[in-house]
Amino acid sequence: MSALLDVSGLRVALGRGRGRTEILHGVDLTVAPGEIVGLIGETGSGKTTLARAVLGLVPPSAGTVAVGGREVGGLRGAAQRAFRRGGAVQYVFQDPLRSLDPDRTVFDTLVEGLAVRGRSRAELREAAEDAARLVSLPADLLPRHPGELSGGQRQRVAIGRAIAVGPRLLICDEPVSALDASTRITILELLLRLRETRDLGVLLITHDLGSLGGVADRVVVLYHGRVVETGTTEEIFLAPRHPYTRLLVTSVPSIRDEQPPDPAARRALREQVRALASADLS
Ligand SMILES: Nc1ncnc2c1ncn2[C@@H]1O[C@H](COP(=O)(O)OP(=O)(O)OP(=O)(O)O)[C@@H](O)[C@H]1O
Repeated sequence: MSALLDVSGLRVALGRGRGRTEILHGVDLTVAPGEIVGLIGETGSGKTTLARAVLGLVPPSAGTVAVGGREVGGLRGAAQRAFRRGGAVQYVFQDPLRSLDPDRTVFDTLVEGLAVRGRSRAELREAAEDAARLVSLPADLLPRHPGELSGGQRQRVAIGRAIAVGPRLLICDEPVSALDASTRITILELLLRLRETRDLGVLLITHDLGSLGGVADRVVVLYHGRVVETGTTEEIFLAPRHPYTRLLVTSVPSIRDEQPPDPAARRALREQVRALASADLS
């Protein structure tokens, strides 16, 4: 299957003048249609920078970003705006309360990306109802405002808004970390359903490996701006190769409890990861 998202040798530097630092040091990553890829890494590893590069918000200093076979990393000006308006890639933020306009009803939010395309009110109502159905939001919530919804309902609105414009790739940045455990499961199930019904590719960004189990087909491990390991979720969970990945795996309670790690082995792993981190900083 050809890649929907193909990131190759991506380097991104941020900051100005002497403060300019390379954040991504040659990242390779693919997402196929209908595939959920987990992107995991600790805070500051460059996950959001990678997402921003895919959205065309930060330019690569080297490497390529292709969506549906089309190079989008180097787009500028009108071509870049047209790519963003086209809606092929949509972004869902961690905190829906901050990403949703508090003064906008659920209805208006769901059709936000469509309204500018000059549709009739009847078409918009149909689109809003379709989007609400897709993300299992009851129609009686359409006139409400974000402040009147639960955290899970807000995240459904944010996902519904993204889906309404018909994206091929959804980038979800920590979509469940602000939610309680049972709501997390329903949102992750929603992503699973959407990838099946819509053949949607999903890049699921998280620092919590546990939330990827049962959802991601593959996992990409980012460490200090480099991909240190890629594998199927099963490979990553059962046979992690890189010390950082092994540390992540032993930190997931459900895995840890099945195979209690030897405390000495765990300490040794921490030491290895610490040594790697200081090597990177020097
Ligand atoms: N505009 C900027 N200028 C300079 N450095 C930046 C800028 N934005 C981010 N950085 C740095 O880039 C690095 C990666 O940040 P990024 O937000 O991509 O990490 P992350 O993995 O998404 O972290 P988190 O999980 O905390 O969101 C960090 O060290 C950050 O301080």
